[in-house]
Amino acid sequence: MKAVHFGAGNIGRGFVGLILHEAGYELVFADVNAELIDALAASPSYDVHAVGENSSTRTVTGYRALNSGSDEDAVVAEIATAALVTTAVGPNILKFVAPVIARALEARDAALPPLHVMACENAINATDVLKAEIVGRLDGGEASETLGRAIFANTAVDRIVPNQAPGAGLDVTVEDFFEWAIEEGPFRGAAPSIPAAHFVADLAPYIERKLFTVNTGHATTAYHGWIEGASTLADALAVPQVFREVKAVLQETKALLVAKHEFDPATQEAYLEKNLVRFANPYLTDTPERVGRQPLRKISRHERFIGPAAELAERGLPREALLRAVRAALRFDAPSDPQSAELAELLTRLSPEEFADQVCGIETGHPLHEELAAVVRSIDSDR
Ligand SMILES: NC(=O)c1ccc[n+]([C@@H]2O[C@H](COP(=O)([O-])OP(=O)(O)OC[C@H]3O[C@@H](n4cnc5c(N)ncnc54)[C@H](O)[C@@H]3O)[C@@H](O)[C@H]2O)c1
Ligand SMILES: O=P(O)(O)OC[C@@H](O)[C@@H](O)[C@H](O)[C@H](O)CO
Repeated sequence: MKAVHFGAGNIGRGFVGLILHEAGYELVFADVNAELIDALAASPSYDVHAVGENSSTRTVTGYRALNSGSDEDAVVAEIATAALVTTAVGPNILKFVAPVIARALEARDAALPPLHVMACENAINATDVLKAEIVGRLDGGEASETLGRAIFANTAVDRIVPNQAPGAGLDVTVEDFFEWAIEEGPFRGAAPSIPAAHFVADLAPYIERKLFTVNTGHATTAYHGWIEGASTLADALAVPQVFREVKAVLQETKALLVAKHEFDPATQEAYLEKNLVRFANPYLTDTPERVGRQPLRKISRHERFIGPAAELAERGLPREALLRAVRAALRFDAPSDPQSAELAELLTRLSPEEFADQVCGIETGHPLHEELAAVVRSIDSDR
C-alpha cells in the first residue's frame, strides 16, 4: 500500500507524512525543493516533536523522496502504482501538481483499484480544485475513462506547524493537537484505513468551522499583530487590542456557523476558546509573517475573511470585526512575501470598487461591496 505525498514542507512532514506512515503506507515524498528532497533521500528517518500539554516524539522511517521538478517521470511511475496521493503544497500550487497526477492516471493499469486523491490544503474543497485541474489535462475531460481510475475526496486538515528553526534539519516541531476530517461518500463504503483521520458524511460544516475559526482567528492575530510590531503570534495575542479584535471576529464567524450549520452555540464557543489557547501555544514559535503569508489569497472570495463576511452580509448579521481584519490585512507588508508587494501595487492601481470586485470577488450590488470599498478607501488615510 503506497502513498505519494506532494509537498514535504511543514505540514507534509509534520502531519500528513506522519499519519500516513503510522497508517502503514509505504511513503514517497515528492517536492520541487532539491535541497529538501536530497536531505530526505539521504536520511533514513526524521522526528516529529509534538509540543503542548501532551508532548511526544514520533519517528517517521522507511520513506523515499523524489524531486518532482527534475524527475517527473519517476513520480508519475510511483503514482501509477500507488493507492493514495495527497498534497500539501498550497492551494495556488495545485495546478502544477495536477499534470503529474493526470499523466500517472493515464499510465495506470485500469485493473488496479482506483487511486485515492486528497488535497490537504487550507481551502474549501481543495480536492475539487485539484480534480478540475486534472480533468482539464485529460483527453476527453470529464468524459475521459481515465477519470474512473481515481476517487477524489475533500478533506479538512488542522495542525499548527510553524516554520522550523534554522538548523532543525528534517525534524519538525508541531503542536500536539491535530484533526483530519475526510469526506466518506466518494469511497462508497471502501474508505482507506487511516486510523488518525475521521470520515464524515458531510465535510462542509467541518471545513467551514475550521477555516472560519482557526484560520480566520489566526490570520486576524497575524495582521493586527503585524501592525503592532509583534514578532510572534503569542506576543500579538498578548496585546489587549489584538486579543479583542480576534475575539470579535470569532464571535462574528460563530454567528454564521451556528446559523448555517446549526452548531450548538456553547460547543462553538468552547471550540473558539480552545483555538485562542492554540494560537498562543507557549511551546511553539509562530510568526505573523507565516500566518499572514499570501495576503491576496487570504482576502479572496471564498477564503477566511471575505467568505464569512459575505455570508454574514447576505444574512444581515454583523461583520464589522471581519472588515477591520481585512483592513489590517491590507497593511501587511512583509518584505519576504511577494504578495505583499503585489497587494500594495493593486491598492495603488485599482479604485476601491475595482479592488472589492477584482481582488475580493465581491461585485457591485452585493451587500458587502460598498463596505469593502469603504475599507479600501480608508487605507489611504494611513499612507
Ligand atoms: N503549516 C500549517 O500549520 C498548516 C496546517 C494545515 C494546513 N496547511 C496547509 O498545507 C499546505 C502547505 O503548507 P505548509 O505550511 O506545509 O507550507 P510549506 O511551505 O512548509 O510546504 C510546502 C511545500 O510544497 C513544496 N512545493 C511547492 N511547489 C511544489 C510543486 N509544484 N510540487 C511539489 N512540491 C511543491 C515546497 O517546496 C514546500 O516544501 C498549505 O495549503 C497550507 O495552508 C498548513
Ligand atoms: O496555511 P495558510 O497560509 O492558509 O494559513 C496560515 C495558518 O493559519 C495555517 O497554516 C494554520 O497554521 C493551520 O491551518 C492550522 O491547521
